[in-house]
Amino acid sequence: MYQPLNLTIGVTVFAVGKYTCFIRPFLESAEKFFMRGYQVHYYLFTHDPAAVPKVPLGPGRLLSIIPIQGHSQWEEISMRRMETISKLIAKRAHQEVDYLFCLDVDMVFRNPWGPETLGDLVAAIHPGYFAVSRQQFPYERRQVSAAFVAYNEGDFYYGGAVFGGRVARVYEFTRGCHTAILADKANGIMAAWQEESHLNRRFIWHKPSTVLSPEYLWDDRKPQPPSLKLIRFSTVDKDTSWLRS
Ligand SMILES: CC(=O)N[C@H]1[C@@H](OP(=O)(O)OP(=O)(O)OC[C@H]2O[C@@H](n3ccc(=O)[nH]c3=O)[C@H](O)[C@@H]2O)O[C@H](CO)[C@H](O)[C@@H]1O
Ligand SMILES: [Mn+2]
Repeated sequence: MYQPLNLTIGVTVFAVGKYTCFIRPFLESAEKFFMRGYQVHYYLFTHDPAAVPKVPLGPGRLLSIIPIQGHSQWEEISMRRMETISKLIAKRAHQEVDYLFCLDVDMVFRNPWGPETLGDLVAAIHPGYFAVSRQQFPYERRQVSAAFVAYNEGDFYYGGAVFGGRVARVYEFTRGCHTAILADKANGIMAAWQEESHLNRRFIWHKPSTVLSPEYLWDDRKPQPPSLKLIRFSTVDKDTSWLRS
């Protein structure tokens, strides 16, 4: 007989500086669409816990607010996530969740995101590159970078805004990306698309077991192509220069 799975799904999300304005729409839409019927544990990292709005959560759903230090450079905030997530897993999340998704905060859920997304190691195709050939993928092309990808390598270009998997696999993954970011730093290099470049490098050596279509990582600033029937999770149209100032 069918046994409902007793799984807890973790979500990490970061809101530093002006990005706290995205917390409410992110959480409200996640409560409506993300993993309904499962236990969900949000780990929200912010420099300003007082700015976190009170969003009512459904039964079995939990929010942990974790204070972190801010950084003046947005690239640094974005890249540091790999290190912070790996430390969170080592410290507590390995005991608290079965699967973990690591998501950008400047996004909203618009349609259901369910257990079809669960896998050992999960990546999502970047909405800007599903229709181009791999020579055009914006991988890091400088050989001195730990994120270097040669022109004859790579299957898909994945987005840095969505990845996940079994919590132990996400630990290895984020540790590996963080180590590569540190290696670049020691050489005074920042990869073309920051941690997204390192994520793409690592997914070539450690292939994801589940690849999510752009339904799961869309961008509201792009027109919806007819082939895309459903948008489940999408970047909101945002004022980047204001946010990063
Ligand atoms: C279309 C595009 O250009 N995409 C790139 C851009 O994504 P995005 O423009 O989506 O990056 P972003 O501004 O959403 O930053 C990533 C995430 O870091 C957090 N955050 C960032 C800055 C900040 O001041 N406060 C804060 O909390 C927040 O959770 C945010 O969602 O940048 C990323 C940087 O790694 C990748 O290179 C992406 O490819
Ligand atoms: Mn984003």
